Amino acid sequence: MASPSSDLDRERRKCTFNVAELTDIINGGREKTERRQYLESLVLNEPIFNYDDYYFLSREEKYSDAVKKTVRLVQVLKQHNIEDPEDYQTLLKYVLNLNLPIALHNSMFRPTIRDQGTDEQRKKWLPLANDYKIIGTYAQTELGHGTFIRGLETTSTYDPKREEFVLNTPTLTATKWWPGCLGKTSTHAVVMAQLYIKNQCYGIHSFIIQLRSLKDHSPMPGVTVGDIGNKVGLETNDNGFLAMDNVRIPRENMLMRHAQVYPDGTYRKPANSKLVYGTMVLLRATVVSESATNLSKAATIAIRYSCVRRQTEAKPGELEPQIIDYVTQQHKLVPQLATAYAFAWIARYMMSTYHALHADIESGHLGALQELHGISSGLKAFTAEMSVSGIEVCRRACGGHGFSAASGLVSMYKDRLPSCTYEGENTVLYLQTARFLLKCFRQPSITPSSMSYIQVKPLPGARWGVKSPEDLMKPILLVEAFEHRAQRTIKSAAQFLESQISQGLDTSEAMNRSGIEFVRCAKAHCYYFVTRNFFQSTALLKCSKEIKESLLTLGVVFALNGIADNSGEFLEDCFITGTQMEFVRERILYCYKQLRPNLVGLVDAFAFADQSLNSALGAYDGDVYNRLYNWAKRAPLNKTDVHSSYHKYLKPILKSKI
Ligand SMILES: CCCCCCCCCCCCCCCCCC(=O)SCCNC(=O)CCNC(=O)[C@H](O)C(C)(C)COP(=O)(O)OP(=O)(O)OC[C@H]1O[C@@H](n2cnc3c(N)ncnc32)[C@H](O)[C@@H]1OP(=O)(O)O
Ligand SMILES: Cc1cc2nc3c(=O)[nH]c(=O)nc-3n(C[C@H](O)[C@H](O)[C@H](O)COP(=O)(O)OP(=O)(O)OC[C@H]3O[C@@H](n4cnc5c(N)ncnc54)[C@H](O)[C@@H]3O)c2cc1C
Repeated sequence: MASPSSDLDRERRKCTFNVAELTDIINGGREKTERRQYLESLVLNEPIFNYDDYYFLSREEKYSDAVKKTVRLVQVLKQHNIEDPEDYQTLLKYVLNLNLPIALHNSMFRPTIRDQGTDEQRKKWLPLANDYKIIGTYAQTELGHGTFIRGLETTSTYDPKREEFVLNTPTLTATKWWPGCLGKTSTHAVVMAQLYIKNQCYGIHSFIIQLRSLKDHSPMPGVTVGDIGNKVGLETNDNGFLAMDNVRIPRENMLMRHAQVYPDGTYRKPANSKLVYGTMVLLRATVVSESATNLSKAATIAIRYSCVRRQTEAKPGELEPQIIDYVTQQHKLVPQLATAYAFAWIARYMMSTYHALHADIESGHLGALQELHGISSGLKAFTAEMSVSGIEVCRRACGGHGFSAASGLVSMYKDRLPSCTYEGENTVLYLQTARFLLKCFRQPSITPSSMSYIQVKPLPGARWGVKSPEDLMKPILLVEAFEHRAQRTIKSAAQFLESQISQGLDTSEAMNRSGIEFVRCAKAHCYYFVTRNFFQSTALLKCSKEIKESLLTLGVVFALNGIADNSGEFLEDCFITGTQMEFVRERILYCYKQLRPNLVGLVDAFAFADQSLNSALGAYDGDVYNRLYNWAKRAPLNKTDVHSSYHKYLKPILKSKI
């Protein structure tokens, strides 16, 4: 058998480009790579951040271990004056291989105070939060409602005599359920509740509540709080429940940047009622980036392993091939790698668009709200869905060892799965994007320039300009195919809705009946958007010819697999012919061959530290079998040669007379 390490060495020698150059591109420049390396150096050398035996821990131990790591992380951040949220996110992405029990503090609690608090409220709460003197969460979802925010039942009733709000959980279904870091960790929460003043309901607003004593962490009077129990993945996180019984907070604890309640109970409504949903939009944009990172990790593990794993001699006595050389294996993994790159590029687009539109919103241009919501909802759903299914493809591609926790892929899959549900269930978010697409379709004046393609009506009888398999290497033709599909499905969703209305259905029923068409057009739009962005961004890169070639070929793989996997949608209006579909399949194979020498280079370029992959299959040196064996030997069941259950149960049976 060939040595696994020499297999990877040989792969690395075959690579046609400079891996470090591509790493800089992925990180966003040389300076960012250096910053990332600096941050990694602060954490990777600390024994406390060792994850070697992590997969053997019980849920409780995992939570406790995560709290220990969190506290050390906070100390490291303070010690080195690291305050930039981008640095924190870099650490989360590349070094800390777990969902921290302060995830919600940094991703939602602080941003909500920043975006929804007045200057005074920011001045009061942010220093405490930034310094981790308090730890917060975002408590919105209830037992009875998650999607339908307007249907939340928690009440916050203003008492003008005492200038206080009184928070209540009036029914069982009003119990807050799911908020991360609520069960055991947080001292405070932003609670979303229906605001009542003098018996009138003014809808959902956000309030800061103290959950636990800062002296001994016990629940505050009127607060019932705990962990919701085991779930799929995210074992380090204490998703929790919360019920409130006449919990009083000062008037100043309502976040009042957009809506205000004055001491006498006078209410001033926000300029737009959706401003209160702002933190969710930020998190949806972040999920795009999380989806990219995790799929990159999964592809790294599965591709390295597939270069090390050998199986089935083709001819007697010959060296068994590396499994990566089976085209069926390439057909599983190369599309995941291509998707990981496409998502890394769209994640950068999403974050910069978020910051630009958020700045517009801050300066009063509220039209940007719906654009940001329209873009981020669909991209969150699209990237979460494809990333989760891609991780599972990578896991299965590792055969039996993909089932071992030591692969790192099992926990990754379980931890990513909820990203299709949290921060807006995916179908619900696709429907939101579809609403925006249809609005743009009907009203050119509100269509952002990034979506102006919607205004071009697809010509009936339009045909794809591809004449040969070689034409499929032309980004313009690939983007054209996705653009056509998106235009056609948006138009057809609009027509479907109109046909329902003309049959006499009221708007909400007509919208419901059009739901499947809506989701279809939202997905088609997202595929188009990601493909176009990938080719546009890659074309602008200043890099070696070899890197550009590899990236463009990955883009072609992403696009062609999108066409092949959704062939019905391209064939049904005869935009693509059966012959062109054959070209597509032929070119996919051609691209796999082109990319084959560079597959390890393309995953090495993500530059994940072994610790962050925490995978016996995907470590840089490829020493798979030693790692698996040594890991299994450390399993708790192997602590003794004879397990206690032998003495308790087996022995009596084995020793009994027949
Ligand atoms: C320091 C930083 C460090 C960062 C580190 C980052 C580290 C990451 C770590 C990650 C850890 C993550 C842990 C997971 C956290 C999960 C947290 C949650 O799930 S939290 C819980 C998450 N929960 C969810 O996500 C719940 C999902 N549900 C919802 O969002 C809403 O209820 C809804 C959108 C479905 C409907 O809303 P509804 O009020 O009923 O609205 P209508 O239907 O009546 O439509 C009226 C009009 O409004 C429009 N519009 C709507 N929204 C927006 C918006 N945001 N804007 C603009 N417009 C909006 C809508 O399109 C429509 O327009 P039109 O067509 O009329 O023109
Ligand atoms: C791991 C995890 C962490 C979470 N963290 C937090 C947190 O920190 N804070 C917080 O407040 N919440 C949190 N949540 C809650 C999460 O945001 C909600 O679960 C999510 O928004 C989905 O809402 P739901 O559970 O009510 O699903 P439901 O809305 O009940 O969805 C069930 C099904 O109904 C469908 N459906 C619902 N409404 C519609 C509609 N209008 N049209 C068509 N189909 C529809 C959905 O597509 C889905 O198939 C978390 C959830 C999870 C799993």
